Amino acid sequence: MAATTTTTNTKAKAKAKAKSAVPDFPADDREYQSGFGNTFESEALPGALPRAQNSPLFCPYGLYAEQISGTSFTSPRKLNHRSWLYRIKPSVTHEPFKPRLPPHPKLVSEFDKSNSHTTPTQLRWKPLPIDPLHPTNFVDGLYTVCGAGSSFLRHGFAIHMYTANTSMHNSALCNADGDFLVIPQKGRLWITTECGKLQVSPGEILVLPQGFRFSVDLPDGLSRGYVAEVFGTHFQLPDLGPIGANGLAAPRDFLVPKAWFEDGSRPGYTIIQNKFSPYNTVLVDHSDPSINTVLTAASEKPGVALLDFVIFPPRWLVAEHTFRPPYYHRNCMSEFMGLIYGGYEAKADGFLPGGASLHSCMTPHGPDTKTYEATIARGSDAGPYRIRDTMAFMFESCLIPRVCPWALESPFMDHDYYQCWIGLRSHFSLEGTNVNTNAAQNGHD
Ligand SMILES: O=C(O)Cc1cc(O)ccc1O
Ligand SMILES: [Fe+2]
Repeated sequence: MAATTTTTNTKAKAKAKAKSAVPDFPADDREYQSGFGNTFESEALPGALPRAQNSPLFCPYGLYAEQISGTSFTSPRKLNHRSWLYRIKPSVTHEPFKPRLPPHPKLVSEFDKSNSHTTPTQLRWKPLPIDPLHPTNFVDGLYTVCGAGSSFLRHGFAIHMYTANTSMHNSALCNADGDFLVIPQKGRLWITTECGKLQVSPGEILVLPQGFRFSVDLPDGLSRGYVAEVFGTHFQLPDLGPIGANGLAAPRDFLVPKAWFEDGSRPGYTIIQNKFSPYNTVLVDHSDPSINTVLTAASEKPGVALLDFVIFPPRWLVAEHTFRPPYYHRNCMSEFMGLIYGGYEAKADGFLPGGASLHSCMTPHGPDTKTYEATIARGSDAGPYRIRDTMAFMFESCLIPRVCPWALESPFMDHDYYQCWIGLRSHFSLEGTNVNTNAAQNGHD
């Protein structure tokens, strides 16, 4: 249902642009407002916000008031989201929508047998090269890898990736299907939203709420990244439970644009995030990855995520007599992984920045043979070990993803992925624990 349109409003914006008070994209955190889920007020011109009511007969500066609802009107107060925008013209001032011709070839918002397939096989993709010649913008460069459910039934998710090289000149996307969580892996994104401007670099993430129009410029040209989309719910910060009031992603590290001259004056909840305080084991055993949840989109079942966004950032590994990499496992949730930079602790080879993997519901996976052997060789007395220069992430869902045919048939599918485990040898011994006598005694860095 996502549609592109050139609106009369966009033209009005183009005219106003010459007079814009804030023409550039923010380069500094202080140029934003901060706080996840906060209520913000921001004015592109002093006094642009009406006082004491939302919808006065005459708004300051002759602006139009317009509400964007992020939840049903009657949603409970603590879940209720809405934004009031005060605009030069209301967003309704555009010509009728027309089907996009040709339709986007690889964007899916409803997954069923006719367009996608489930497989228990472990899947891995190499990074797609970015074509420097054929002009492709962010929207045209999107392609769905997998997903589940339906945007029409307001339940489900989609995982897309993009490769692009051109800015979205003179056009904006309104994604009516769901929230986007964008993870650039290569190239900065300059985002112009109805609430203001954002600069998002690899290592940062961007949340674009359902229905806000936005346009993406690519100042670095060649760009690649990942996008998760959730239907019928919004991303929120996870509860911290026994961690306490602080830790993981802090609300203050989510930055929201200030109102931008052309847009009038109401910030919504477009957010970027770039800091994270990891918590983890300090004595024994490997923690479940939920300890690294940055954002979650809840399902109706308590504790069961429609989509969790989890990161694997640089950190110390300190556990005693513990197998420190991820354990071998089969998960009733499904796991899609990507890599922004560096290597991933469970895969010595083959999982590359810009690549991806999918381990569906109950599909076995875990460290590759090389990682396992190297871990055993370090021995049980390995000292504190710092994982550096890496940023992997996982989307984890309670729904079973269906994979799109172009992803299954992609020339960048790593058909030898399974080989990374085939070499795992039996260490079985009736004598008891098979201790490796060559074990290194001390720390690694
Ligand atoms: O499969 C993976 O690599 C992701 C993952 C990481 C981890 O530390 C524990 C469980 C898990 O699924
Ligand atoms: Fe896993």
